[in-house]
Amino acid sequence: MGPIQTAKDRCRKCYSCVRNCPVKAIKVKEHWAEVIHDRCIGCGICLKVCSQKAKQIADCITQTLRILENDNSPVAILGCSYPAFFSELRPGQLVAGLQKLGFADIYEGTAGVELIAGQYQQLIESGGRGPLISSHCPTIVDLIERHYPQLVRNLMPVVSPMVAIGRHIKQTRGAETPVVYISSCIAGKFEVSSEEVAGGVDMVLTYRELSQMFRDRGLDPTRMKDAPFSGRKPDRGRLFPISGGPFQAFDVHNDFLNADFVSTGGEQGALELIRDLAAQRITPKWVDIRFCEGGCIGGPGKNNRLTNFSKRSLIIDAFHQRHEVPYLPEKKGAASSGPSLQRSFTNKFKHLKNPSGESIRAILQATNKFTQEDELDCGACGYPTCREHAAAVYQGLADNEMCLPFSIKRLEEDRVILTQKYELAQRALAQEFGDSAIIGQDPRTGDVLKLIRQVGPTPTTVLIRGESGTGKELTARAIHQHSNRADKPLVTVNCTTLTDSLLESELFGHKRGSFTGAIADKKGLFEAANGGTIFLDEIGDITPKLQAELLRVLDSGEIKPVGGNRPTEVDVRLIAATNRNLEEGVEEGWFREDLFYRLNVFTITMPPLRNRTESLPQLVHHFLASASKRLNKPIRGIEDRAIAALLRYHWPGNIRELQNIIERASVLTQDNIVRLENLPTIFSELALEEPLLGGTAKAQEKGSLRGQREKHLRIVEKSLLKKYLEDAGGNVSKAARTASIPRRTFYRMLERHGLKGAAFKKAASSPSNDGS
Ligand SMILES: Nc1ncnc2c1ncn2[C@@H]1O[C@H](COP(=O)(O)OP(=O)(O)OP(=O)(O)O)[C@@H](O)[C@H]1O
Repeated sequence: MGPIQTAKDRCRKCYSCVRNCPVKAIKVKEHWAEVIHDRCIGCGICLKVCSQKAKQIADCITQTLRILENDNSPVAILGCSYPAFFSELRPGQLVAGLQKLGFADIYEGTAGVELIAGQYQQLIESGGRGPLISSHCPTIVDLIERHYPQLVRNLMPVVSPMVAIGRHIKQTRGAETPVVYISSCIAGKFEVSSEEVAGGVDMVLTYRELSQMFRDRGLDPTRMKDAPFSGRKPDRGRLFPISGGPFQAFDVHNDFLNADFVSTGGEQGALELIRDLAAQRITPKWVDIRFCEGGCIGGPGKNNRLTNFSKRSLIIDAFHQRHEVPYLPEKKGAASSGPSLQRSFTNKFKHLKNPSGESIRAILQATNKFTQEDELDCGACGYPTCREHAAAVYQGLADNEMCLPFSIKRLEEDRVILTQKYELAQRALAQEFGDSAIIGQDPRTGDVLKLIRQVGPTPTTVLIRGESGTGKELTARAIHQHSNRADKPLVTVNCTTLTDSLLESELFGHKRGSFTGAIADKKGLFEAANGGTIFLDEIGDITPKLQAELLRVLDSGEIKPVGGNRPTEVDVRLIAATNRNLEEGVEEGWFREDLFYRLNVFTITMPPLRNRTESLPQLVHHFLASASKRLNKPIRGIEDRAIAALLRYHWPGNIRELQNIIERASVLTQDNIVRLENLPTIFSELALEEPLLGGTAKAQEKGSLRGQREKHLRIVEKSLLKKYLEDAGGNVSKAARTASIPRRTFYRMLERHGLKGAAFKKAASSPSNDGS
């Protein structure tokens, strides 16, 4: 397990870490983004950019506490940048706090800078075989060892200040002395595990971890008295953590005009310089590079709100006040011979196989990128270009799903497919458990039933027309049941719920690889309906392209799957339905004329419910019985008042609307009798209106005052309505306005008397038309 870990349950796959990782050392697994440790350089950027705190530094506190418990005089070293991170404490207070934690002695890491200064000077003066690259920043060392191995030989063979002071302590106090280094650097945690420098430092803590330890122990160093540091007292080395500091600390004279010495810090500067060196675009004598912006003070170790400018000035202040830092005098001869400061480096580059152009193309195509324009290079996946993302997919670092436009498109398609499947399932349920009987004894329903019986047994294509909810699908099922295909499948497709391309593949099937997501050959619904019937609902909504394909299938009796060449013969009877005006479609050009004639062989037009209200009471009782069954509630009947109100309604939603109203009322009724109050409020309003034409049986009683009165009122009402219509030239809205009656109510009254506004348009020129 490496120093940077992922809290899997916190990762939200935003790819922020992938986007920001300078060496693409993050691999996206199914549910989280994980650090690839042998590519990671420990820069800590992923920790900074993860808003969910899913990237975390492996806990070293527990191990440090174990070291402290063993009581063999553990030593702590404070990294060079501590004055910038513990600005609220005097150095002596920090030392006191560490002693309270159990450390026997505290050293300053800056002393390590001064230990290696001589080596740096010597190497710089003697020059090398190429540019010398400073090796004191562990992130830079990792970057070169893991990603720019051609520069490994340029790294200065000298240990970092951390390892130098660690070796110094082990040498002077004994190799068994536990040494804990505390700094802002995460890469230090990687460095101590590297074989080349093993044995100098046992544990690396960040400043944040140290603060946590103080909190856990309830220690407040701001209230403590100063305690002294141990070991070598540093001087100019204190300037090391800021930019330009190494020149001061190593005593290298840097002339502004001297191109032999180059110094940089920060991700961009460091990467640019290393790339220039790797490509041999520049050949300076010595380059000093640190990965963090502004030097070690830019490290990620502690949540410090100070800017690099104020941190820099804190370091410079600490340098000026260095004489006030309390120190124990170092024992004489303790560091007489000095530790070994040499180290070597290893080529740790792991070659990732480069994809061929063909592999890149295949991956791009798998994410819907077929042309140059499809490559948006939006960067949402974390890679700057679609091609780089494709290469990462090939190398196992990334997933196709990371492509945001692709994922959104796929989700949309999935949603559409699920909707279609849901509808199909619902229809299947309705077919299995629903009522397939066509109810109604009115003449219009009678006509429909006669046509069904006539056309059913023939192979003729049928076009069912009518408003929504008038029973078109029910009629299609009845035709199928009356045919000699009744024992074969009836496949129903609602053409509005699928996009054009999906509908084509649903109907005719597709071949593997013909489009994104076509992972296997799939048979279409025409094939599924072979030998039986296919019912295409809402056929008026299919696009001209699909209309052409459908016409071809009807003419040839053969289907061709999307992406396939070989046609398959099918024997399918087609029933289509629409509530759109296809003749108008032909005129306006949105419906093919040839297909229209191909479909319009035998047409059944469903009458709207308002034109067959005689059957309404029968339908109501039919729906009450099915609601009772569905709700498992013994509905006993419906009030006459409620039926009367239902009869007065205009029924724009037709039979489906009636069915829903009855089911809702059945849910609401408390005594198992559907009452007027259980219907929507509009029906209570309608109940207050004048009685229906014909009235109730009782009111019709010949000679009764009530009957007589109703009869006369009806005559007067009808002649008044005709007058209003005549005056308005057949314009119903205008007539309703003049009569001061809401338009809908006026319509209902017209309907009750069998009047039509259109008839009065002519009436203006032909007064003999009575409009009824
Ligand atoms: N004559 C009828 N007898 C009994 N139930 C009917 C009758 N007509 C329609 N229904 C019922 O009304 C509901 C709507 O019918 P259907 O789905 O067949 O209408 P549609 O015209 O195909 O609707 P859409 O145009 O919205 O697809 C269904 O539950 C159906 O069972």
